[in-house]
Amino acid sequence: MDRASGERRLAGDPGPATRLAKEVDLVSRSRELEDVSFGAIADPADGARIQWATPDGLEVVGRGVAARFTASGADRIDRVREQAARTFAALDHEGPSVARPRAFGGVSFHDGHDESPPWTGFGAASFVVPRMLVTRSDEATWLTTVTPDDATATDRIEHWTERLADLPPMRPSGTAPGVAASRRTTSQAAWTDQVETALDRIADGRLTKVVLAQALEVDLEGPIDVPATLERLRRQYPNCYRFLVSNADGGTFFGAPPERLVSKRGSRVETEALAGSVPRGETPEEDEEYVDRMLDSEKFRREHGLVVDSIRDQLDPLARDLTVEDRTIRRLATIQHLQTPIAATLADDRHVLDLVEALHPTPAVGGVPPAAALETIRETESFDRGWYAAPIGWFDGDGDGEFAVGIRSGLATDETVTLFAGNGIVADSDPAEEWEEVQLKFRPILDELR
Ligand SMILES: C=C(O[C@@H]1C=C(C(=O)O)C=C[C@H]1O)C(=O)O
Repeated sequence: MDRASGERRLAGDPGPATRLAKEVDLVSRSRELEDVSFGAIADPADGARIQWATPDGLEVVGRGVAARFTASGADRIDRVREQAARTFAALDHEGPSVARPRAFGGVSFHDGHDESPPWTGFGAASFVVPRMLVTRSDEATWLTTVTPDDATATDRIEHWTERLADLPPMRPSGTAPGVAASRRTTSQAAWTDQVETALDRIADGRLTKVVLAQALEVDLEGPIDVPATLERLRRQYPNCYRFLVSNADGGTFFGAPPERLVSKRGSRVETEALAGSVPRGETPEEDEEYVDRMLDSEKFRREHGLVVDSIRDQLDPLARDLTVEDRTIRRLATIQHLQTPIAATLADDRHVLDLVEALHPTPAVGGVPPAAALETIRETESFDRGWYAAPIGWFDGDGDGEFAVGIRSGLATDETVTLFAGNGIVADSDPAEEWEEVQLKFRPILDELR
């Protein structure tokens, strides 16, 4: 507010009596940082609260809360967007666009989320604009502080510049905490029953596809350092997203998902269908054999095609043009998927949260038809999905943003991590094969724990 009136004075502007000045409640100021270790900034001892990294090289670490948007119920995404619109309208950012303040967070998989352990503190929709952000792109690293006024901004920028300069140049990526014991929420016998229930519903015609999931509760031998775990995941899964969201109740949801839910910049939207999974082989030839098996299989083609069709149907009403690209193979360290990139140009101005709402859950994590699939998930799964398989990402004051699907993920509390993984069930699914595919999807996080 100081700055707004100061600028008016400098510009000789008579002030709000004759002109409606922007009401500024928060100021955001940035400074370029040189030679900082990004890993060191993410140190949990330093209270890092969010971390976000995209396959194309944007990385953000944030701490503190300048603004928080939370909501529950079926209209939770709309309500977050409304709260955020008020905050961003009263926020003045001075600095490059890449360093602008963004709201980071996510929503629960189900809209009727009611908070129970281990998800205590996560809520049905929760986003924060951090008070301090460090943003790294290909070109530079920026420090941003978001504070109530200019004097505090100057103070905080100085404070953080000094603190960050004192950090060690490199942060060790640590060692795995070790696994003491693990418990499945779903035995193989229970899984078989669950898949058979889904197959009966498919045979009845009530359901075409449903993605069923499991959780694995892991007791660790020592405390987990989640940022260090993410750093190790970067090496194994360099082309995946990486995220961390920790809350005041001590829970940290983190993961390395390969799947983009949606990104929006201006009128440009990018998403993808990622569905259909086979293992990696021991040799390049074996890799190809698995891929050929997937490409030749009518079941895999159908399972993948349902996701492409559904995304196209959801986006089409919002788009001026829409392109479904050629199907490719997404090869990760432990698993291979069928992938179809989808891009669109929006017909009207939209918020990225509108797109999140339109797309979530895609049949890559929910099913077809959506209502029958969600009912089957609710009735047959014996654990709370919480934020697993749900949208996780960021948006800004222009309504641009990017969201991943919160898979290949785990929820860490003290010395336990609960891992989540699921797989698409369609007609002809075999419970034992589906079981094996689910186990592959625990591996990204599990391998870094043991
Ligand atoms: C549900 C998960 O993965 C999703 C399901 C897939 C499948 O059914 O083949 C593949 C990729 C993801 O869209 C998971 O990793 O937990």
